[in-house]
Amino acid sequence: MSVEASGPVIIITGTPGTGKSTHAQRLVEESPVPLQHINVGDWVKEKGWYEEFDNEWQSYTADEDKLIDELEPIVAGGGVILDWHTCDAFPERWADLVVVLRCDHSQLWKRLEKRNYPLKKIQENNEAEIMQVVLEEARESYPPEIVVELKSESAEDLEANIARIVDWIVVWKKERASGA
Ligand SMILES: Nc1ncnc2c1ncn2[C@@H]1O[C@H](COP(=O)(O)OP(=O)(O)O)[C@@H](O)[C@H]1O
Repeated sequence: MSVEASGPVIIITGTPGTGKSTHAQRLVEESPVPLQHINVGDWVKEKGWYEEFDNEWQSYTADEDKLIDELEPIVAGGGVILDWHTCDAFPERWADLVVVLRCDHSQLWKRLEKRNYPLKKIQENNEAEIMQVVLEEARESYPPEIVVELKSESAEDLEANIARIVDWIVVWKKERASGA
């Protein structure tokens, strides 16, 4: 992002149910710089940035061109967390940090069951987590030094992850202040 940005752009990604929104909400509360949490899936639905509703998968197919155009000016200002189950649609230049959350598949299955997802959608997501689809996608889309894989299976994991990301933001802020 530009040197004028007030805060970093952090992408939090991972299979649905791995804990993206939970992490993003905590970061908004604990970050030393103001961060706006953008739940991209919710925005797609609420703002109509989709091509269709896929009945089979019970999900909206995002209009990615529209999504990128609409998010561009917001992201340009910095200080945002982009929370989405995919990350390869975003331009590489947007991201300062890409966090990929991971979760054991049997635990993930239970989390998705609680959401009353159709069985097929639970199976598909579970398989994607086992095959580390989102992690591979992140590694293919961004430089390795900004992609971090974090386990999100317990409250301890959550605390450790938040502390680690906050530490990273502190360093980001110092580097910006010194013009590094
Ligand atoms: N590290 C964690 N340990 C235990 N439960 C978690 C953890 N992260 C998320 N959860 C739980 O898993 C469910 C899905 O989390 P959520 O943040 O909505 O996932 P996502 O945004 O990736 O779909 C929620 O019930 C949340 O409380």
